[in-house]
Amino acid sequence: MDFDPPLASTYRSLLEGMDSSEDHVAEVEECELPLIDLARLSGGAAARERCMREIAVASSEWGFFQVVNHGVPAERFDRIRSVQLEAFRQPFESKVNEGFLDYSSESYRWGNPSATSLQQLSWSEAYHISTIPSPPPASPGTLRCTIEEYASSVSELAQKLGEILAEHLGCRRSYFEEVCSSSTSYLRLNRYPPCPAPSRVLGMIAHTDSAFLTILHQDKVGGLQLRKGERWVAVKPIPHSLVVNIGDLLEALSNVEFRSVEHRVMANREVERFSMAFFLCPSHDTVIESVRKPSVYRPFSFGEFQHQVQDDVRTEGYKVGLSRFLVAPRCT
Ligand SMILES: O=C(O)CCC(=O)C(=O)O
Ligand SMILES: [Fe+2]
Repeated sequence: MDFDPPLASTYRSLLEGMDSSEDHVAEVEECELPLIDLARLSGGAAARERCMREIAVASSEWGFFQVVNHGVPAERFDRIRSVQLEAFRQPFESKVNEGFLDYSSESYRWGNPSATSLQQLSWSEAYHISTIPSPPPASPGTLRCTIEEYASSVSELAQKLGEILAEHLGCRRSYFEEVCSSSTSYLRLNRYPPCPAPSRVLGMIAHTDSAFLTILHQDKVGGLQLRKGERWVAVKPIPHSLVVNIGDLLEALSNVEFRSVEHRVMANREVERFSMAFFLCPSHDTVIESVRKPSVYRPFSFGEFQHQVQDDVRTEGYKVGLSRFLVAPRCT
């Protein structure tokens, strides 16, 4: 199709060079990710307390949970889904050269330009866009307006969860509101085209998210897996739910009470898959410092963290992440 990125031809030599001993995808069992009903947050004190406790426990035991009754209106998902279709059905050449709407062409990504092995290749394409409402205000009903409306309702949800987690950690409840704004967070529209070698290539390679937290909407195809101890477990899509996961910044802020857990996406031979991730991020100069002592990670600014990630991806071929910021062992 003229809208598909040329993954097969670009990575032909890697695909042809593979042998079956490289198969990485064994059967993985589906897990019962904690499913949290957020309607209880507006109920009585006891129900609210219980709900908040479940959120904190899931953030520390799983680093992942799903939410229902999250307040994002159902029709927003349908509308953003059609925007997503429209964005990815542009001819590949326009996606690369012009981007989508007035988001820069930089916002479009596909494959992995520095992949030297199949383990570093993600069989997917994405628009990584800033959620800042750009002047002039988007007119109602336009694609841009749909994106901004979606981002604003998911951002509201992220802030609500942020307040609960901040309170649990003993931070100011308004911490996330103070350091994150609509211009510092991101929305990532993902598309996973059908893949000829789904047992050897991942839709998205294993990674943790460089954010405080991520709110993910996935379609019904499935394929998301997360690390639980030594195993990978598959997350079954639940209609109308959203997946929430803790990112690196919250792991550092909480001194590893909350965990930024590795996750990945399986490729699929027959069908394409779509997902949408909202990343709650602070401004570049925000310093992330653990609320508890002794800290596992040294303080770092978000800008510094992002630079380190970009450097590592360029030079090592992958994101090293938080382990770059471990407090150096003391010499006695
Ligand atoms: O597509 C998915 O289910 C996960 C996407 C993801 O992990 C990401 O965009 O960071
Ligand atoms: Fe992710």
